[in-house]
Amino acid sequence: MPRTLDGQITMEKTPSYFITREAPSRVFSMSRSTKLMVVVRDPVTRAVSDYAQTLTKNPGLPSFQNLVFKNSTTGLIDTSWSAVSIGIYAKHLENWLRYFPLAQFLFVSGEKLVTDPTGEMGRVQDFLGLKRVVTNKHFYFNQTKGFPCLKKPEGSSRPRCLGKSKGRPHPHTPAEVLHRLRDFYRPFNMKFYQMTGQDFGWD
Ligand SMILES: Nc1ncnc2c1ncn2[C@@H]1O[C@H](COP(=O)(O)OS(=O)(=O)O)[C@@H](OP(=O)(O)O)[C@H]1O
Repeated sequence: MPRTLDGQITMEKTPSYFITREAPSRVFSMSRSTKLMVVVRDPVTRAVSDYAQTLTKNPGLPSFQNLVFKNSTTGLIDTSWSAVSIGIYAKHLENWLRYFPLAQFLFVSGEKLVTDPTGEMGRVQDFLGLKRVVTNKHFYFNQTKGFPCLKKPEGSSRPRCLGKSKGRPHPHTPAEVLHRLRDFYRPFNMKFYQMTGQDFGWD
């Protein structure tokens, strides 16, 4: 980590921290007053997105429905598959709450980042104690990409969207498979809403 000078904020982004067992104690020993931000999205969509990403690296992968069930007859979900286990947010948060109080967390809605980037970025700036410099005027909705993009990134006069790997099409997955997965996540989602005091509206 670089040295943080007065008036500066040091940020570090590692998605796997949230799901890594030993991460909270390590972060705690480095800085117990750090602010923690977690971007979460519907775990069902997240699992399919995760699978879509792996598929680009390994096109011979079995289908989503082949991987998601431990037993497809009983509909038992394979929680040892990382695409499934990462979305059990309540379990991961429990591990972090052993070290950090809830007040040190901001949970960012992945869905709202797409539908209302200004609002969600407003929450981020407030949480970090920053002036709301990123506002409505920084975003536009790019119809081709199907996502919000930056009108004018810093140091450039041209608009910029996130890369091709962000917002890629998801493979078709049978509705009953998604339905079963949704049932699986429901109690964990409820627990997560209760723990965070935030309803993400995933049901
Ligand atoms: N503005 C904008 N542009 C493009 N994509 C956006 C944007 N905001 C959020 N998203 C969502 O970000 C998802 C990919 O982010 P990840 O952090 O999961 O990507 S990665 O794992 O690091 O590749 C990606 O998920 P997929 O749609 O499943 O590809 C997007 O839904």
